[in-house]
Amino acid sequence: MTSIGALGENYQKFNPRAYLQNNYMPPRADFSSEDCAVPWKMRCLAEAFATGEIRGRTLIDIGSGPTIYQLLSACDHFEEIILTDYLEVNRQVLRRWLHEDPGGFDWSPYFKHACSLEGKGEHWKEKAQKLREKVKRVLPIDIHQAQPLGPSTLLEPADALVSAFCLEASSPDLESFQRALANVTTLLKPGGHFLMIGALEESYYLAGEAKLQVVPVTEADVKETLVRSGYRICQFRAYIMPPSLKIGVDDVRGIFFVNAQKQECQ
Ligand SMILES: Nc1ncnc2c1ncn2[C@@H]1O[C@@H](CSCCNC[C@@H]2Cc3ccc([N+](=O)[O-])cc3CN2)[C@@H](O)[C@H]1O
Repeated sequence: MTSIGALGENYQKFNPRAYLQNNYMPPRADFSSEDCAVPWKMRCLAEAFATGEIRGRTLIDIGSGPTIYQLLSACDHFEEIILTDYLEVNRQVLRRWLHEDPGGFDWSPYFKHACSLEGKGEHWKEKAQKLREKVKRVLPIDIHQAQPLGPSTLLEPADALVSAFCLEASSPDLESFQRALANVTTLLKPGGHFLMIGALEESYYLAGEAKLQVVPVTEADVKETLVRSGYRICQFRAYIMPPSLKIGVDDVRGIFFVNAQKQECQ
């Protein structure tokens, strides 16, 4: 039985470049096909933010990893975006993008796709510049701590949370997944929205030398965990991985997108 500590130790071998190659390049990131996994995730996010109901001063991205695609449609709706991850290697990758360091991952196809989805005629370089201006901090996080950002962060609860593939990939079992959700919920204002994307029924994934254990969660597990943590499920969407996208980097069966609102009185 893997413990939280053992899981964290295994993350020391996590290779961000391999992880990006596995999940954020074709075939999983093929923008010519709407049915592909990455365009589906981006469409879920773009449509949620297009309602105008999810907005405010601050948004925290829980477990950003080495990716920023999950924030592209958020940046028009918040003044300050805070990125977080457990690993310094991932925080470094994020900082390199923020500083426009050469040799980083090319997110331009993602920015172009987001601009096309949003249909505002925005140039992708404009959106990239806007996101860089909005991202104010890149912080360490541990979702298994009661205060995931640590006691010293003078951070008031955020107006919204986003998280992509973090909770299930950081929890050895369902109970720790549920506790982790309760922990991160302390970072969100009552009435705030949590947009979560995650893997359905995945038990492992590869990131270079690292083979990381994932707690397999079903749609029912995710919904029940959110409701027990005091959320109202506003929208739940599921994507079934087609055989063509089962490329040996994990055993994920599908992807979920959920828009959940933290209830005022708990
Ligand atoms: N204790 C912790 N607290 C916070 N974050 C933590 C903690 N431990 C690890 N982390 C942090 O969580 C990690 C997040 S990356 C998790 C990857 N999840 C699996 C992967 C994802 C994926 C992506 C795309 C597609 N697709 O088809 O498009 C499919 C799939 C399915 N497989 C990593 O950043 C680590 O650094």
